[in-house]
Amino acid sequence: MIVLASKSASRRTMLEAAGVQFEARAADLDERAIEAGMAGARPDQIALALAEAKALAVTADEPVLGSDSLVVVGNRRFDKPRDRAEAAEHLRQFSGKVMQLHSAAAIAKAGKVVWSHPAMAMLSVRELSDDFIERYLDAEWPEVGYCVGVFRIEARGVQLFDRIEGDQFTVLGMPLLPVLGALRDLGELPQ
Ligand SMILES: Nc1nc2c(ncn2[C@H]2C[C@H](O)[C@@H](COP(=O)(O)OP(=O)(O)OP(=O)(O)O)O2)c(=O)[nH]1
Repeated sequence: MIVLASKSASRRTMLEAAGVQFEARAADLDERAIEAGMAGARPDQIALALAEAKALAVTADEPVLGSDSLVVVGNRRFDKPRDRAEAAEHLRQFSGKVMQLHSAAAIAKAGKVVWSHPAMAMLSVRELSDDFIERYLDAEWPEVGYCVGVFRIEARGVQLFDRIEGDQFTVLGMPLLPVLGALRDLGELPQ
């Protein structure tokens, strides 16, 4: 049994589908404060630091898994949109550009990080018309307000892209394949 330090439905779904026994407990931490202390850090370093902070934020006897995803488009970091209007604005900014989606994971045991892994996917956003953006948000808001990049790839988010390079789980919010390898190494999953 492990603890998933996350409120993320996508991360829970991934672990459930993979057959990992876990208990989910949200990590109570100020992500913005951690980031503020990392001026000049690369996006993969920020995602890794946040994943590690989440894994350390939950006290448990079992191994604690934390994960974080962030999106960079055109050298600008985009947080989750606060409302539908901001979601539309983000999508207009993404139109025709390449999105870097960084998803990192970390595992802590007895209050120490014992494993961590950064991963990145590159998603080419096609030219999005204003009409498409409105129809897309009619169908996908407010659900996509909880997702970095304003999309759920398993739903209509797939219509945003004409090319995706990278592992599907990294896109969904956590590099599951390396996580499963780490859990096997820790004896939490059968070899
Ligand atoms: N369903 C779905 N969710 C996605 C997709 N891409 C990203 N996400 C979600 C996974 C995470 O819940 C969220 C990334 O935001 P964060 O890394 O800040 O995690 P979140 O605040 O949701 O939960 P946590 O910090 O782990 O408690 O976006 C996708 O394609 N489909």
